[in-house]
Amino acid sequence: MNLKRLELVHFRNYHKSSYRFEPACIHCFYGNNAQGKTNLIEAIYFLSHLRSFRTSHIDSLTMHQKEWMSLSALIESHGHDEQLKIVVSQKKKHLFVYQDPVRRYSDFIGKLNAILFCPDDMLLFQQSPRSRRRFIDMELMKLSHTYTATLSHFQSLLKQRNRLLKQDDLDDLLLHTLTEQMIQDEMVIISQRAKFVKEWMDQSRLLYPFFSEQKEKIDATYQTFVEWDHLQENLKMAYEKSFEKDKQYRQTTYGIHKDDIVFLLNGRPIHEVGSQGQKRSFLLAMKLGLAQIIYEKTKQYPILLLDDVFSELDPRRQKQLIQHLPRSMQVFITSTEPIDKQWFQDRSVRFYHIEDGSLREV
Ligand SMILES: Nc1ncnc2c1ncn2[C@@H]1O[C@H](COP(=O)(O)OP(=O)(O)OP(=O)(O)O)[C@@H](O)[C@H]1O
Repeated sequence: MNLKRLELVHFRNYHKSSYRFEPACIHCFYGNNAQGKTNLIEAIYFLSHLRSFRTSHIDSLTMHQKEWMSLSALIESHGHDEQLKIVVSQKKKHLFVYQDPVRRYSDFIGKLNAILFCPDDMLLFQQSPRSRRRFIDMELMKLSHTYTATLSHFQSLLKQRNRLLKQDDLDDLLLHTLTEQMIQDEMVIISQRAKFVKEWMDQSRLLYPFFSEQKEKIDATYQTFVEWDHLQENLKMAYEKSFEKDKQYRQTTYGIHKDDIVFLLNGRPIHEVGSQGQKRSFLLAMKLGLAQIIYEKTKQYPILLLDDVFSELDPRRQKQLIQHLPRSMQVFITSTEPIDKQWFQDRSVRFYHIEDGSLREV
C-alpha cells in the first residue's frame, strides 16, 4: 500500500498543503522542535484510524481560529488508486471515498492501512488493559469487517445489558436473552483476538534477536475471563455465576470488556522486569512483526510511520531497524536531525526539511 498524495487544509499548523510521495520509498522528515513533523504523521494516522494517537479532542486538530479542517489522500492499494477525504467540522467527522459520503466508520477505517511507532508506545506496557485491547481491536478492525461488526454488536448489547441492570424492576428473561447473544459475539471476539496475538507474536519472536543483545524469549498471552476449552459452556457458566453480582453492582462485572494482553519477557510480565532497552527492542519487533502479519493477510505491506523514534534508539538498533524495513514498504520517518544517507544503502529514500508547517525536499 502506498500514499501517493496527501493534502492538508487547516490541519494543526498546516494551512493548505499538498504533497506527492513516492511509492515503496523511505521518506525522512527532519526539522527543529514544534515545526509540524508529528502533525504530518498524525494526519496520515488519522486517515487510517479516524482518531489521533495523541488527543481525544478532535477539535484540537483544526487550526486555531478556523472552523473546519480537511485531510485528503490518494492511496494505491493492490494496484488501484482510491481517494479518501475527511472533513472535521463542529467536532464531527465527514468521510468520503472519491466524492461519495461514507456513513459507517468501518467502511473507511483501514482503507489506508498505517502502523505507527512513536516514543509513547512504551506506555502500552504500563497503561490500562483497555488501551491494549483497543490496540488489538484497531488492528483487527482494519483487517476484518466481520470483526468490526461483531465488536460493535457486542458493545451495543453490553450497553443495553448495563442499562437493564440499572432498572429497579429488572426483566430477568430479557437479561438472559441479551446474555445469550453476548456469548455468541464473545466467542468470535475471543478467538479472533487470541489467534491474532499468537500470529503477531510468532512473527515478533523471529525479529526480536535483531534488536536485542541478549537472548531473551518474548511472548504475549491473551487473557480472558474463562478457560479456553469448552468456551461456550464456560462463558454460560461464568455469566450464570455472576448474575447475582451483576444485579448487586448494577453492571456487567465479567466479559471480554475486562480482557487483557500480557507481554512477557522470559515468561514474566515485561512491565515488571524489562529494562527500557528491552522494552524498546520488544516494541520494534512487535511493530515490524505486525507489518509482516498484515502482509501475510492482505498481500501488501501497511505504511509504516516512525515518529521521532531514532532519538530513543541507540545506533545499533537504528541501523537494524532500517535494514529490516521490507523493500516494498512505504515508510515515513521524522527526526530532529538529518539521518545519515549511507544507512539506507540502495533503498529508495527522500529527505525533507519541515519548518513552520511546510515541507521542502532537500
Ligand atoms: N490546532 C492547531 N493550530 C495551529 N497550530 C497548532 C495546532 N496544534 C498544534 N499546533 C502547532 O504545531 C506545532 C507542533 O507541531 P508538531 O507536534 O508536529 O511538532 P514537531 O515538529 O513534531 O516537534 P518535536 O520535534 O518537538 O516533536 C506547534 O508549533 C504547535 O503550536
